[in-house]
Amino acid sequence: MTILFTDLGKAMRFVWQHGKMWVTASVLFMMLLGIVPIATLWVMKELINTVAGLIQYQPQAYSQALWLLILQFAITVSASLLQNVQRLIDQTFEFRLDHHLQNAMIGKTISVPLTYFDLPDFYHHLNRISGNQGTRFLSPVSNLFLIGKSLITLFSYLTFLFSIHWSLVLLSSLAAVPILLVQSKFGVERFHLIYQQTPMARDAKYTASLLWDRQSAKEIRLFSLGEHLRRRWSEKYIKNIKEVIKLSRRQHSANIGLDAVTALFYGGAAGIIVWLIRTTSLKIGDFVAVGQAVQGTQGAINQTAGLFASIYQESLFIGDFFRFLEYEVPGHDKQKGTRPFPVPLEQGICFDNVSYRYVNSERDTLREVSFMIHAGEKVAIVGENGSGKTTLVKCLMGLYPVSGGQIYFDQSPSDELANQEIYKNITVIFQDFMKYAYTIRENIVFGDIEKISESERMEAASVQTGAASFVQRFEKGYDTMLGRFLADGEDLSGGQWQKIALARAMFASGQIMVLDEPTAALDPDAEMEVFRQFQQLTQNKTTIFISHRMAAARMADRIIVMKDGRVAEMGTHLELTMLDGEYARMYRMQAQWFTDKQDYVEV
Ligand SMILES: Nc1ncnc2c1ncn2[C@@H]1O[C@H](COP(=O)(O)OP(=O)(O)OP(=O)(O)O)[C@@H](O)[C@H]1O
Repeated sequence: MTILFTDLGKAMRFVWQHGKMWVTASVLFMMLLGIVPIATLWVMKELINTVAGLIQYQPQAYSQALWLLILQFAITVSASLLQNVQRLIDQTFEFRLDHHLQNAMIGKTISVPLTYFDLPDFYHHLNRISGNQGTRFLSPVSNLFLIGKSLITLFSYLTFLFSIHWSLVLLSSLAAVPILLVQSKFGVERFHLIYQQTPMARDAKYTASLLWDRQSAKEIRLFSLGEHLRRRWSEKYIKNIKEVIKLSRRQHSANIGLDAVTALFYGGAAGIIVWLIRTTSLKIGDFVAVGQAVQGTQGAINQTAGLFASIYQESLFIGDFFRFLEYEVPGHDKQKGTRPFPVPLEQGICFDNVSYRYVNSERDTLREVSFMIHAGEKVAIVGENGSGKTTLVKCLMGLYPVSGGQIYFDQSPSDELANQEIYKNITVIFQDFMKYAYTIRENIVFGDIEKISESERMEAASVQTGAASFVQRFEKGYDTMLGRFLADGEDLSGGQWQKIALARAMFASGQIMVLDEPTAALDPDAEMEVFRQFQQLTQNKTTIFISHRMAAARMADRIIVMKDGRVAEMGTHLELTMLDGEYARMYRMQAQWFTDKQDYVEV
């Protein structure tokens, strides 16, 4: 409960901070709209009593009735005006608030360490608070104002009823207790259901997205996965829906019970009114007004209880939202230093007993890895699938904080350098590089967004990697949109995309270059071209490239062979061939493809 009030307080502060005008207007409207029901009731009572006077031929009652009708009209129009203006400013503010909240959420998402993206809990949390943040966040605050309005209405009705008889007040107040209890119980249950359903809802959403995603469309047809995936989506979806319906069914049954209890209270109040008519001198207008006031009181209590319950439920969402902004996993947010990166690198990069274990893994993926890459050296890292090559690069980049050992750039431990400094000085293109559905120009300049306007350098990078040759053929050149996600853009082949990604790396031009399988998707001509230009592309740069092609690895000054998370061998091509170990075995195996006579079919 304390947390709830703390969260609600935080939400109020957030709303006040971003919408002082909205809060002020809402308080004003709350007060004005709160007294509308009692004002309407009073005018109605007076009107009925005046009309009753008319029936008894009281001539002065004509003008009084006319004034009362005008007053009734004025109240109705003013109330409608207030309500509509309020809805409009609510909607406008909701959009603004939604923007602020999404901004805060995105801010958190881009600032968390990459390791969070390996945690399903992080995704579930993100998913739970995504969508309609503005409405969901504002709702409890608006409801607080509505409660204020209901309380003003309630207080005015109770004052009126108290002026008739105190027992009417007591009866109306007692009716509030069961309503309050039932509504808050279901509010909490609904929130916990959403909480517990999130993993399955994400599964259903992911499966549905596969079914309408362009990229998966091909495989889904070729492997006839459509029906299987449809069933999987449907099962999860229906299971979730069933649970929601089950809860709704229980809630609606409880509502019937509540209505019965309310009706009982109303019956009791009716009995008191009849008794009052018999024992006091109530006029016909007073009689109608008392009946309406009893009903109005119960309505206001019901509304207040309902609003309290939904505030409770929505505050849980707000709490969940703030928890996301504060989301931290112990040990993952290692405080990084702020030292600048050594420029130029003089000695090189040193891996000193580096180990790394993924958050969700039982064993170390990198195990006591030690080696030195000298400044300006070109090093190839080879090794079988899953041996830890990409993980090693992610640790090098500071994307994953090492679990043991240390990485040094010259004498500076990686821990002491600011991440942005590392990103600026090391350019990396991963094998699963991004294919942005934007223009070719944007795809290249994203390598160094601060130099976005340097067109000449962008074109030079494109020429270096061979991308320029196909860009020329497009009518809009570098302003051609790629992919079909945002526009009817050009579809590139895998190799063409790779040339664009390489151009991005060239444009970034860090003093250290890391290329993870840089030519995997290139045709033999293009691959040869990239390797021919390799010396020029990586001139004056310390370069690490990961490759499964042993022929490519030969070009490196030195080769590091990874096996099962460890450095198995290290040396020049000649040294490793002489060693006749893992590298020599892999090299011979690939060479066999081109030399083994039995692989040729004589025609
Ligand atoms: N995010 C992750 N969470 C848990 N384990 C991971 C994660 N990413 C990779 N791994 C595991 O770490 C090991 C090394 O993976 P890594 O991608 O570094 O291998 P690799 O040598 O680059 O392989 P490949 O040649 O296939 O690209 C693998 O066993 C893999 O399953």
